[in-house]
Amino acid sequence: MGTIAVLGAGKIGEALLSGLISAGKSAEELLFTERHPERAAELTERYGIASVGVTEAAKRAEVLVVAVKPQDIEPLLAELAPLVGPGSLVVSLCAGLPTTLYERRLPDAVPVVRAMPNTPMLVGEAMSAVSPGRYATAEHVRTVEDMLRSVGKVVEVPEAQQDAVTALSGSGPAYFFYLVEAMIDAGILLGLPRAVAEQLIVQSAVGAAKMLAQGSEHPVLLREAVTSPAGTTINAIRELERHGVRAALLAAIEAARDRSVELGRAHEA
Ligand SMILES: NC(=O)C1=CN([C@@H]2O[C@H](COP(=O)(O)OP(=O)(O)OC[C@H]3O[C@@H](n4cnc5c(N)ncnc54)[C@H](O)[C@@H]3O)[C@@H](O)[C@H]2O)C=CC1
Ligand SMILES: O=C(O)[C@@H]1CCC=N1
Repeated sequence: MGTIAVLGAGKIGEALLSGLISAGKSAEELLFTERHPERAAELTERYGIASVGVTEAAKRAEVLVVAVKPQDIEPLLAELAPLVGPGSLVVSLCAGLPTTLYERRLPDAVPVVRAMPNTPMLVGEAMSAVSPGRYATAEHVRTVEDMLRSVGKVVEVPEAQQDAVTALSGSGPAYFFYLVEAMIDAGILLGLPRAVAEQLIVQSAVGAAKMLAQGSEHPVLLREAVTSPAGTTINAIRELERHGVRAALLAAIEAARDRSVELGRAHEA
């Protein structure tokens, strides 16, 4: 895999660097660029990883991982264009941005892989999906998959599905955090101390996630096993249905997908 440079070390850039360090990658094989010097100093202090300019990153790294906001992509691609060639490997983590954007802005035949991870990279539990661009070979995809597999699980999807992936698993952790936050509030409503409510809900989330990850039973069966006849859970389910929570989730994730498409369209020219 060689040296990996993260271009733009914000939340997802840090999650990747931190996850790779935890997975045993040495700080010497990692680099990052960051336009805010205080942020760069903070990360070097925390992980011992060198902050460099984009020229040095392109010279020293085998893999260049783009992790700036989609709105900040154009100046970065302009900087990168004279520094990369067919022997480079560019990985885009940016929501909505198609590989064709990179292929148009960078010189001919630069291999690009679009990948969508999520923040659980920080704890080695990411879900990532990868899609090769026009010039990326199976070997390039394997390199990116190996990198992302060291911080979680990976699937390959056709690039046309990446906006849906972004809405589902890229943003997905936020939906679970939101749900947990709301459930803790319910504990407060029922008069529980906040610390107790937090422990009850977080551990219930961990337990439920472990059961789901085992995959031996479908989520519907797991939910039915908690839902006793004339019991407490069915009363709660009735309220969730009455308030349209399922429809709200479908609409929310569809809206996230639409925003991903829109972020890509902003760079169509
Ligand atoms: N936050 C998340 O959970 C996920 C984010 N992503 C994608 O990752 C990208 C970054 O997202 P976040 O980390 O949340 O944003 P962020 O705003 O926390 O990080 C972006 C970083 O890039 C830096 N930056 C911008 N332009 C630069 C340049 N030309 N050179 C060097 N540094 C530059 C900024 O100073 C900032 O620290 C986005 O495209 C997003 O779609 C993908 C998956 C999950
Ligand atoms: O909210 C966003 O745009 C990014 C992409 C996926 C997760 N966070």
